Amino acid sequence: TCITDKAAAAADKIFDYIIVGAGLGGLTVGNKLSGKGFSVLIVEAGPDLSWNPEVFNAEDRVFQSATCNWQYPVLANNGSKLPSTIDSGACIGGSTSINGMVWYRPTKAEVDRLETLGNPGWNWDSISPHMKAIERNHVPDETQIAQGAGVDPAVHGYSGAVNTSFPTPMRIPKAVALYKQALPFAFSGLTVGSDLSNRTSVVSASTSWTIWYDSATGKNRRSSAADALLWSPDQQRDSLTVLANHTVDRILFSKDMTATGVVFGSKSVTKGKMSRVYAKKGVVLSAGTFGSAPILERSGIGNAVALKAAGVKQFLNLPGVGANLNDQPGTSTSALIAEAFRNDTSIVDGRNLFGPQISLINIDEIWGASASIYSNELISPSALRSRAQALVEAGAAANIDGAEAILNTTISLILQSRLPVAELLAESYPSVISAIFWPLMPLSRGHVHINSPDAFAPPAIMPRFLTDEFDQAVAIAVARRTRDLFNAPPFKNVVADAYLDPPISRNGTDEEYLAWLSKTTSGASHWIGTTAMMPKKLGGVVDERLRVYGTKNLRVVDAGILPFQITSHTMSMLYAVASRAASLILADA
Ligand SMILES: Cc1cc2nc3c(=O)[nH]c(=O)nc-3n(C[C@H](O)[C@H](O)[C@H](O)COP(=O)(O)OP(=O)(O)OC[C@H]3O[C@@H](n4cnc5c(N)ncnc54)[C@H](O)[C@@H]3O)c2cc1C
Repeated sequence: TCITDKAAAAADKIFDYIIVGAGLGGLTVGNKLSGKGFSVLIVEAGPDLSWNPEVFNAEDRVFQSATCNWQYPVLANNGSKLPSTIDSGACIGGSTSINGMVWYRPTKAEVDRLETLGNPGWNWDSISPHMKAIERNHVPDETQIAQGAGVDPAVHGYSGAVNTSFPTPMRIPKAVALYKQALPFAFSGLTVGSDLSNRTSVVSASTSWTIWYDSATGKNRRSSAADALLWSPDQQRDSLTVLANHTVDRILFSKDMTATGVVFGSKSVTKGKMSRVYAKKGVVLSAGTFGSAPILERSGIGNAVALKAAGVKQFLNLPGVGANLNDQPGTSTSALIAEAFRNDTSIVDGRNLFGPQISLINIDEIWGASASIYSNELISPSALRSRAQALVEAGAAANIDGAEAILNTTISLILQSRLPVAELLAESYPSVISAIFWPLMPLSRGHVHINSPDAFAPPAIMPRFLTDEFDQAVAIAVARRTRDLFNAPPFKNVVADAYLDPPISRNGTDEEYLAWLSKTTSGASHWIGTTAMMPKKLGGVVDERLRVYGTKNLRVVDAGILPFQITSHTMSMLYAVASRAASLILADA
């Protein structure tokens, strides 16, 4: 494998395949295609940080660091710039180089819904073998199990490239044990199980992380897509070139809209001078939810209004490009630890692994018998229509039928499959214990579009978090319950103030919670949807073989193709999606 930042390695050359973006999707596809002997070029906007411990050591991760991070600007619903930015991986490995490393699986019900939405062949039976094949789970030892590591051998793979395990040594603080005991006080009926990858019966448990213990350094290493599929000595390829530090501007097409190559350049290496490189068999966009839609738009593919506003001539009308942006809107509440226990690391955590215990909560566990109030509203046809209309009017859906189809998918997962609507993670720090949470299957949607034809300018991202009243109701209810959780008997001696943050009293109103949520909410970093895989008439951007409608030899393989949110963190699903995509590409080759 050649990893370089010299444009000459690619400029004016011809490869079988060009892949844009060396993140989760791009590296998975690149690894598989080059493994079959095809010549593959991956063009990555960011650098190779294989030397940087912040990227390769799991516990050297710096939360919201600027290293390997696009820090995309983000817009409020009125179009004004928010003070916060969006984290997204900007180096080889993409977001897997900076993410929280939490690994567990989605449910069969939701994966099967990909097929019922109009994508033949995308169901649990076709996806789960890929999920298993990519994973190399290290079964926890007795000490790790004693510390809370979950073990269910049936729900992992053991011979793949991506390592999943628990840290060595494992040291889960006691606050997490208390949190487990307190959960049923806040969410009646919520049971604590062993391994959250078992989604048939477990709703609250520990999860594995994408890490492996490196005995040579004595550190837990991050098993990013780069670590697993690119840098690893047993994954070297004769026919794979990765060009780092170069941004892809747009796709080159022949007259019949066959993708023939890409235009790329670098601000730092070539001072913005652009070059061309050609593909015999195809171009694959894997630039992520915020990267692939803008490349399509700069190539003249997308919604007429967005392209006109950015000053780009339209070649292909695909109104779904950049619409349907979705992430889970996250925030946290905190309780103050009693003075006697502050900085006691047996109680609270000084470590940097995210979410040692994760709970997934459905509408019954949140609202009990009152859940029917919400279900009645969700199944009402007039409510569905007005939700869909609101999304179309906001530019968050291409058309009413598409918006209804996507909303209905999520609503039926919430009501019929009784899947969780909120995720809750316990985190403890020297002086506080926090409950981080987010509505898990939001109905709100936003959009991403380019502002200009400039390849180096950031896109305009408007998430429109919590614009749907159901998402608001979930967030408010869970926020209130997390405070009951810290006030529950198991925390009696350990917590001094269960209502530390937000500064809202025990009897705070919905309005107070909503005002607080609108100030503190940011994405859980599971961004999806802007190049959705769906029938074209519903506003889809790619078909069930991930080919961009109206083009030839052009595919998208990244998080953007997922049309609706899933109830696990994204990696397990996306590795399976990318691996299946590689099989489809190879079959077509
Ligand atoms: C902070 C954070 C925490 C997360 N935590 C978790 C977690 O704990 N568990 C989990 O399962 N998931 C987590 N995720 C989500 C998961 O990492 C992503 O969903 C996944 O990596 C997306 O894969 P992708 O291929 O779509 O994009 P990425 O992996 O982000 O790769 C896209 C790549 O394309 C490159 N690129 C973009 N534009 C261009 C261009 N024009 N030219 C060339 N290259 C370009 C980018 O630099 C990047 O390297 C987290 C994500 C983040 C950001």
